[in-house]
Amino acid sequence: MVDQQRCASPIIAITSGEPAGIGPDIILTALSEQAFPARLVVLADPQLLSDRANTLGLTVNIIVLRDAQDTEQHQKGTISVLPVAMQVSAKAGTLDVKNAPYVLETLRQAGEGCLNASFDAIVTPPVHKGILCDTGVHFSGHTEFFQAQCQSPQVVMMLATEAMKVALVTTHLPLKDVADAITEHSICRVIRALHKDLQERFGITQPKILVCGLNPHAGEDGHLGREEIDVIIPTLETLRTEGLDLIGPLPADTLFTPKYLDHADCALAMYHDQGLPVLKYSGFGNAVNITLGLPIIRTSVDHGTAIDLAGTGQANNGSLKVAIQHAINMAINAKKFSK
Ligand SMILES: NC(=O)C1=CN([C@@H]2O[C@H](COP(=O)(O)OP(=O)(O)OC[C@H]3O[C@@H](n4cnc5c(N)ncnc54)[C@H](O)[C@@H]3O)[C@@H](O)[C@H]2O)C=CC1
Ligand SMILES: NCC(=O)COP(=O)(O)O
Repeated sequence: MVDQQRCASPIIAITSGEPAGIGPDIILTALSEQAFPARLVVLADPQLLSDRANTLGLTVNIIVLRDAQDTEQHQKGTISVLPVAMQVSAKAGTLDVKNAPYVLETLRQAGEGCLNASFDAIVTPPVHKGILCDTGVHFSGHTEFFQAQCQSPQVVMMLATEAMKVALVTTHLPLKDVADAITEHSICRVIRALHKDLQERFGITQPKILVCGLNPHAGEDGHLGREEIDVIIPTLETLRTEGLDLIGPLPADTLFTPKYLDHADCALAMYHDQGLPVLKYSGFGNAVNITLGLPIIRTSVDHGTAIDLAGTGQANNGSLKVAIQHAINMAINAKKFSK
């Protein structure tokens, strides 16, 4: 019976995130406060976790693993670690470019472990994109990192709270490049991937998706931009002929009101800062970031590295708890789906 329970329990990999940020803090506090119904494996330098636990005045039982399969069901206060060595010891609140390879290595191992079925899902506390880019690598986000590692043709960033789901057509793109990236091709691929994962990962039989326009007032009949008339409206028409339930394009400033949100499953924004401020205003600290379109499950927090709070004990771990629970639920659903 115990063995059966152990086998049924998903293995969730949790990366440490930026070691100078709040990633280690929220891992330590979340895993101390709550028992999660899964086997949790933290990919991190064990010294980082024990130093940060000391700084925070936390007593935790850190177990260093040789193999992810050796992990037991998570218990409050116990942290199972698959060791990844940092280049230099980390100081809470002080970024060090020397640890960028460590951060990338934790992500690489997490992705590889999911692809080879050692893990059932990945949860990623925040990384500092700037410090990773300072090493000369191009790193725009976990979303794009795992897309490249999994060789996925299309991924979709979606953030979700109990109240709403917001997905994005474009992710980490300078604003000046957004309009050119809104094409029939990109919209079709994003909406098809979103529709499929809302069905398969969230069990929504016929997802109703609200689609934002790009321009103010969705272009005001072409007087404030032509992307709606030239690209978005005809593309949505094409997708509707495939049976997709799409509303819009609606002006983004009216789409995000209860009149529309209460009767839909997801809002699709054209770019990062069109959709995410609304979601964060409504549920910062309780939202989960989910990458759709991957062959693996990846969830994350709704916030960044909060360098100013690292080691202070003031970091809110609510979003990490939600991200871990979502990863567990999705992993259990995926196992049922594959049977
Ligand atoms: N999933 C990821 O890896 C993400 C990484 N980032 C990265 O984080 C870095 C810093 O980004 P910022 O825009 O400064 O955003 P941030 O989220 O790190 O900080 C914004 C503000 O929110 C506060 N805050 C953030 N998380 C908090 C928490 N858990 N509890 C209490 N307060 C919290 C911070 O103290 C700060 O005042 C950037 O390099 C960015 O790329 C940002 C978002 C997601
Ligand atoms: N604002 C959310 C965000 O930028 C998260 O990016 P990613 O690292 O999950 O790709």
